[in-house]
Amino acid sequence: MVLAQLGGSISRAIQQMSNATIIDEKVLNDCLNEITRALLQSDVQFKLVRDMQTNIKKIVNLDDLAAGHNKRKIIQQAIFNELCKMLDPGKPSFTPKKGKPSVIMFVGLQGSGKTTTCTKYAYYHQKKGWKPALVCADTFRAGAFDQLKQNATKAKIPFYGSYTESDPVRIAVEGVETFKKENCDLIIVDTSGRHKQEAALFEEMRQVSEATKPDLVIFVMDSSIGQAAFDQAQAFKQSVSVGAVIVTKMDGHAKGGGALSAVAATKSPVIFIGTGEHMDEFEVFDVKPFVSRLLGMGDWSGFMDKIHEVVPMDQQPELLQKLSEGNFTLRIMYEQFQNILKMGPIGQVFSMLPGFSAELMPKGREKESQAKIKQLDSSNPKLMNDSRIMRIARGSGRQVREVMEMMEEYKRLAKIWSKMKGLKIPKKGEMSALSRNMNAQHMSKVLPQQMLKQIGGVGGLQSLMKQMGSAKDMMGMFGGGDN
Ligand SMILES: Nc1nc2c(ncn2[C@@H]2O[C@H](COP(=O)(O)OP(=O)(O)OP(=O)(O)O)[C@@H](O)[C@H]2O)c(=O)[nH]1
Repeated sequence: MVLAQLGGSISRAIQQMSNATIIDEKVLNDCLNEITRALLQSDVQFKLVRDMQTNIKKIVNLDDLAAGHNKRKIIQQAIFNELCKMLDPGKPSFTPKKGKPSVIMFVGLQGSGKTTTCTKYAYYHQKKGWKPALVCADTFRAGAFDQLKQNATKAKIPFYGSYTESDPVRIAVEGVETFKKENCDLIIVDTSGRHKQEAALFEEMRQVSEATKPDLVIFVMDSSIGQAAFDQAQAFKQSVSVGAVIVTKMDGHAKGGGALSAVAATKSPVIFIGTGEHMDEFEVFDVKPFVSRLLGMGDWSGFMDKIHEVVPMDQQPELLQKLSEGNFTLRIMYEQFQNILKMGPIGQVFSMLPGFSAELMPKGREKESQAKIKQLDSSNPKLMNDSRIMRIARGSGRQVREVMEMMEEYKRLAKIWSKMKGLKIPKKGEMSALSRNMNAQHMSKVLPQQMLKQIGGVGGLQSLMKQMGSAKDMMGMFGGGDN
């Protein structure tokens, strides 16, 4: 993912600065120049980058920093804040409510990925228990209805459209009516792609909007247009009331950073990003966790959301109880890895963990890693002698080396989890500062040293748990929570 390269360049610049014995003006300037170069390569507008550099220098006045202050941390925090500021439009988006019908209209340029994104959006909500439906009001592009129909059928989402009706307003209205009667709570209207110079198509889009009265209009934009996103987003906003933006194809284009910052400059919140052609290559976009992941600092909150999606609630307390007793078996490892596979593309999941960057799990290598996880067996490790290992290898069509590697992985994880013995499991609603500190102590034993250093030691871990793992997230982690 190209954004991972941007994050990698920024993290490396910060790391290089941290390695310097003394952080003086020159070291700081080198670091900022490196970050500037990375952002400009990502097509972020020059003025935004220059303002960011000026602001950081204003905040980080090296002469004023009294001895004893952790300059590295202050600089890192300033960079984090400025990147957040660059991507934050300062305005939340309308959020539909489960169980209450909402009409969501998708608009955008031709080929931006609207139809694909409509289905991803529907599928994402369907997994969370919503009742979405898709309406194809694109009568302009031949094959648009077939594409939507195919996507919707694959995801088992009801759809509406016509091969003969040429009036998009009529189809949109009929589709919305039909699905309101069927008690769908997320009625998604896909419209034709259009360019800002096409006045007639813009008028048609306005009419569809007027007739269906959408609760939210989502502008879908391809990240490859970079900072040109500003003009396009403005043009769409002038015709229909765009309330949110989804930026697609963030997996393949160097200009992703530019596109995101340009959209923020139009004061429209980006709510999701598309990171591939598949249905689950779709991620919630939230500025702080995004920047945190970009810099390899993790996103606990997103990670816990994923756990909620895949580990059945009734299994969570049992699992955590076993782990807190230091009781980590091969069966647990097998089941948890199976759960991880359900969480979605593995690179997406790993980038939510501090110290991991999406760069570590390049897209092409995901399949290889997933295949390794899939070959796990749930046998008792104590009975794993040579002949048993050979038999398992033969039976599963795997090399002996692979079975042994799996056993090594088990031993490594079992050792880590044995250190978690005594982990305090708070009851629902009971995440006190004391238990947070105790758990931070435990987790600091588990995390690899390099990862722990990057977070800022036990203190950094404590504040990370406090800031990012809100009480709700931590409760979820320890088996509580209610969604
Ligand atoms: N790599 C990648 N490809 C994507 C993503 N989203 C969509 N695509 C691809 O982009 C192409 C165009 O997507 P569509 O959904 O047909 O675009 P559209 O905006 O509906 O097209 P029009 O109806 O002509 O405006 C397809 O090949 C999609 O698979 C993404 O996030 N990443």
